[in-house]
Amino acid sequence: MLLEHINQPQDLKHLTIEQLELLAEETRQFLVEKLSLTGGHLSSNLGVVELTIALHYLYNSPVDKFIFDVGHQSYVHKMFTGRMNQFDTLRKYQGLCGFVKRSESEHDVWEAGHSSTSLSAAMGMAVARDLKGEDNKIIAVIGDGALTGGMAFEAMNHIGHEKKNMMVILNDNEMSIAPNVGAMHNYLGKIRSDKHYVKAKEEVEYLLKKIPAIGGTLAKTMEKLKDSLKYMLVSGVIFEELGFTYLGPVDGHNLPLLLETLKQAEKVEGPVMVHVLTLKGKGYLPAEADSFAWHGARPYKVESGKMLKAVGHPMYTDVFGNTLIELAEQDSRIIAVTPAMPGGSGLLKFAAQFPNRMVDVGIAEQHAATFCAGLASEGMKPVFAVYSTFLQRAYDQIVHDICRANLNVIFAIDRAGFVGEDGETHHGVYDIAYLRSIPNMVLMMPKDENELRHMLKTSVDYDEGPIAVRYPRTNGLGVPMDEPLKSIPIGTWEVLRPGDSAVVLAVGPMIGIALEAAEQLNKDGLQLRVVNARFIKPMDEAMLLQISKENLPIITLEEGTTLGGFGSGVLEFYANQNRHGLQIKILGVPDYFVEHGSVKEQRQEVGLTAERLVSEVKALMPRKRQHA
Ligand SMILES: Cc1ncc(C[n+]2csc(CCOP(=O)(O)OP(=O)(O)O)c2C)c(N)n1
Ligand SMILES: CC(=O)[C@@H](O)[C@H](O)COP(=O)(O)O
Ligand SMILES: [Mg+2]
Repeated sequence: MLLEHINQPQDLKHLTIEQLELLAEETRQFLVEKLSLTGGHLSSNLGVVELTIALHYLYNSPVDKFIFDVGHQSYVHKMFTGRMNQFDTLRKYQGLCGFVKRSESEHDVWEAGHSSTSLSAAMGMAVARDLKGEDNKIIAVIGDGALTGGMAFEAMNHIGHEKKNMMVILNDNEMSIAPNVGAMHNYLGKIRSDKHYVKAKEEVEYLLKKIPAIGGTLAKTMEKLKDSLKYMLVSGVIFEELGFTYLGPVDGHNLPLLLETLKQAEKVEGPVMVHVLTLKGKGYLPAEADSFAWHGARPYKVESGKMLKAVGHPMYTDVFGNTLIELAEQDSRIIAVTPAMPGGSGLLKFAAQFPNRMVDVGIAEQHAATFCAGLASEGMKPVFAVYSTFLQRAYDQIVHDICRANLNVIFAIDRAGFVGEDGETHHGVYDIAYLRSIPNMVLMMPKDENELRHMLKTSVDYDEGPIAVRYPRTNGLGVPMDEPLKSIPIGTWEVLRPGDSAVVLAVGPMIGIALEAAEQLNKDGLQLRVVNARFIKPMDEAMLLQISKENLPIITLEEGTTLGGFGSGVLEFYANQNRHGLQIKILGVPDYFVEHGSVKEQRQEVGLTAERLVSEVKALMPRKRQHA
């Protein structure tokens, strides 16, 4: 096995082309076997095997900088940079991260998780390099999906203007997670598929090489022809017009060709874009056949390609998707909007039933938000289905375009709270803090999937401005579903368990923890009142006042940052009411980034557990008696 001898990039530099091709095969086998046990982003990585080999073969990481967009396709890079023996721990607690991570290796020069940042980062590094008088290579690898993100366009605008030496490798597999969308995608398709363009380009270039550029009418005509042909025939013209030299498209699985093209690219002065065509899932038939399903693979059987089935009650995501269909059947104003996550957001069935009322805008969260504002301004009811973490991208659009104008945009915020194996780049632990501070915003989180359905109904019935419902990346609780759907009065909480020893104000899945703690405390003769704080904003002020009159110790419990989150809101309320003598403890996610692992491990790490709650309640009790 060649792979056994690859510990660092220099170990593959002396290999022959045939050996490199063999290495590609072994690399694929390794990935398919290892990921069958851990799960992970299989299909994207199978697609970049030759490309990553070529990069490490030609260039000198970490002096030369490889910047992987999103970073979910960096597994091969990890294998060749000393981390092959850690793949059994991939995406596990304290194991190998599923994205590029600076603390893991000096070869990981740029961290991501969110898409479309690579070109800006590369440009920053290029400017820094030139100011420092260095001459290393800077190479960004961006997928066709990530290229739909606004940041990538902003960066191209800058790069094409400054014309720094740098390379952008466009890894075009025609897929985002779902099939890619948009005009740029269509344009790339034209370049890819139009053999006429490619052939004509080759022929014209051949002819032009034959004519000496030494003045005279013929030469001048040919120069003109060269320019006009560039517009008419030469593919890649958009990138060239933006200031890049465009090379490609080149088959990203043909190593000799790939190496040759990259060597050509190296000679180019200024920014160069190499358009590489790859197949997502390459080399593993189940993943080739359905790269969408194999984008984020669960563990599977290698031989059959059968993925471990998700078990348990329906996910909140599915309940959301099904309920939205019910609501959309009744209300033609409802339009679902997704920034490139139709599957992950549970909208596939909706799209099949209402193809004209489901819009995938690509990885374009900012645009999606303002697009929703436009829809709402014309009386529609847009439902912006988005992961909490990706909504961070659209903050100004939420403030400036939606909340300021008080438009009826519904936010369906999935992956709220810890997300597990994707880790710190993907947790949905900031949205409470960043949304509750915006005027006009209503923010809810259900205690179970049944309440989620009512919250969606509440959202559609609400005509007073923006309204958001957040829900976790977990199965529902398997509770019975009420019919018919009904609106929940805005700003009302409910007491789920009475008690007069202390009160816990819990949000969403934290209610389960609170109820468990209440059971345990009961054995010690303590009665913990458990409140479903289902409206994070506005809060149930009447209930808060009542609690303060009882002078009970209060604990707030949320799977979100404690800085500016729900608990902060409770403190603000009491401070404004001059209720200063209360004992209040805020439990949530502390002020640091929690790494990958299971949600259970993440909760354990930060103390979002029944045991912690029990001990916090007990710690508050003597002080309560003292106060009394
Ligand atoms: C801002 C943001 N929105 C959404 C995502 C979710 N996401 C992760 S990978 C991906 C598709 C990327 O497609 P592409 O860049 O073509 O890479 P491929 O998986 O095809 O190799 C998406 C939508 C993300 N990571 N970041
Ligand atoms: C890389 C990326 O951002 C996505 O692929 C993400 O991992 C999807 O997460 P879910 O599995 O929660 O849909
Ligand atoms: Mg792609």
